[in-house]
Amino acid sequence: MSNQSHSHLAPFVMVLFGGAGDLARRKLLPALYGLYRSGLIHQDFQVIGLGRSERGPEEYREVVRQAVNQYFRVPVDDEDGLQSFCNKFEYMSLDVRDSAGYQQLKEQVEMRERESDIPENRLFYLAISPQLFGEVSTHLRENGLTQGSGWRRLVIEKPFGDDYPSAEKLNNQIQESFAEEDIYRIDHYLGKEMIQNIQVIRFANTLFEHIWNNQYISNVQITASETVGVEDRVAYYDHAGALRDMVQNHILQMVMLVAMEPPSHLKPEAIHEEKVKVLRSLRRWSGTAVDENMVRGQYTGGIQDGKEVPGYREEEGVPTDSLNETFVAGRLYIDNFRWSGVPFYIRSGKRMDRKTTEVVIQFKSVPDNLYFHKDNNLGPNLLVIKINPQEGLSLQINAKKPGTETEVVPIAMDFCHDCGTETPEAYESLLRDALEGDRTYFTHWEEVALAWKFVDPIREAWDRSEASSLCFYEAGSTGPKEADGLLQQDGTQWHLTELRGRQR
Ligand SMILES: NC(=O)C1=CN([C@@H]2O[C@H](COP(=O)(O)OP(=O)(O)OC[C@H]3O[C@@H](n4cnc5c(N)ncnc54)[C@H](OP(=O)(O)O)[C@@H]3O)[C@@H](O)[C@H]2O)C=CC1
Ligand SMILES: O=C1O[C@H](COP(=O)(O)O)[C@@H](O)[C@H](O)[C@H]1O
Repeated sequence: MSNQSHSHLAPFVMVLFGGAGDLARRKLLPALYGLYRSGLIHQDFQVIGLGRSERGPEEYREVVRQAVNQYFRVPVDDEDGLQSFCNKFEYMSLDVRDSAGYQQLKEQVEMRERESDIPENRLFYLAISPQLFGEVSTHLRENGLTQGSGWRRLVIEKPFGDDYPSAEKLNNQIQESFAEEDIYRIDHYLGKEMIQNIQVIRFANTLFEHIWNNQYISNVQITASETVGVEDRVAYYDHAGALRDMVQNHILQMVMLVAMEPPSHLKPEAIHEEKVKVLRSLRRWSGTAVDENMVRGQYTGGIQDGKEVPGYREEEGVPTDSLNETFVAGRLYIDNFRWSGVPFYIRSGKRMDRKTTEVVIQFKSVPDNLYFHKDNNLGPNLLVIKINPQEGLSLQINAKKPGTETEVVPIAMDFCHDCGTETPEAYESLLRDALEGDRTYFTHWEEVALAWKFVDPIREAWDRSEASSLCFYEAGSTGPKEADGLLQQDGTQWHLTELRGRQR
């Protein structure tokens, strides 16, 4: 959550499109409950859940109750509180493609506002298929739901488009109904505590910011690895692949936060301006440069957590000749004064050996005249920003081995960010920001557009080269060896932190 005051929290009506869908049940309803429970949102609010299925209000409240009981981050022990929360929910059956139905939705919203004395503050949350985003925003406007005296905000899930042209088309359509400042494009990584902490670590410490450049940093490594496979999302994933699913959004967001210049203040526009400059300086790969700097992989069968798991092509619904990538690694360059010559290595994959999201800053080594000798095992200084599943920082430095005269070994100084605290989930933080009208941790159109412009030529090169550039890796491994090769070419390696927590 950003550091704005909460005085502008106001009563609201939330219209939750896809109100009983997977995302709503697993993430959004528990997140809203968390905010309600801790008094972080105005307690006068109403929610209208939408879907095509017929459901009575009590039936829907039961969906809400079960979702909270099953997915809230800690066991729910306040039955009365949960009941009061559930009582705020209504359900409406509506096919969102049917414009006529929106008049009824408008009446429902206005009735809730009248009965509960809520000013016309409306949050429209689109937890539905991306194909419907544009159409829904148009229907909301055409039926007068976007007009009125209070605020109107549209929260949109990912993916935002399929490539730059489709994203631009969608953006134009949405902007006919909502101003840019009322559009909240979700990238749930931006709601993660340690992602939000990157800018604090950098800009609130003399220690790091002065050496945060190509004079002192040798390379940056960003990893987002998962142990899960494609699960039940084949229809989406077999087309999207890891490049669109993870790199276009989450990974590039991390690159921006690590590489951006200090903003002039902490308002969303200032931060956004600095983030966008990073993407403008990001060298674009196309043609043969894609082969030289990017690796795509697909998992084959293997052993995970002691169990045999199928390869991607054996997963239900996946074509047996699919060329879709479940892994991406890349070497990126940001061609500006601060980062010239510093590779940013990125990688993300499914069915890897561990669930981890982390950023490793590898500093340049000291001159080798003093401590580099055969008894020593000097490592580079590393700053590891642990994002998930652990949250914290680890700083690797070299120190004298106890009890020896001159032997030097690397040691780690660890800070655990989430130990002993109840860290809110990313969606809790983002939902609250949307209700407060704070867009700091939402993606602006320009970021989305430039990210697609980086990704599209890579996608095109891979589509042209068909099978030849696809590498394979065993499920449960660290990815294809070609991804290690990228770093070996530069005389370095991925820094593996200790094996830990399994997925979700
Ligand atoms: N699930 C996840 O973990 C994540 C999801 N997302 C994004 O969130 C969005 C929702 O995903 P998810 O919850 O998984 O999808 P689901 O299919 O589980 O849920 C979508 C819901 O939308 C409703 N719906 C579908 N078509 C219509 C329609 N024409 N009119 C009205 N309601 C409709 C369905 O209800 P009914 O059948 O009753 O109509 C369904 O409950 C997508 O954009 C996805 O990309 C993003 C990140 C993670
Ligand atoms: O957006 C997505 O993210 C998840 C990984 O999120 P995390 O918070 O668990 O790291 C990924 O599984 C999914 O494919 C992708 O759409």
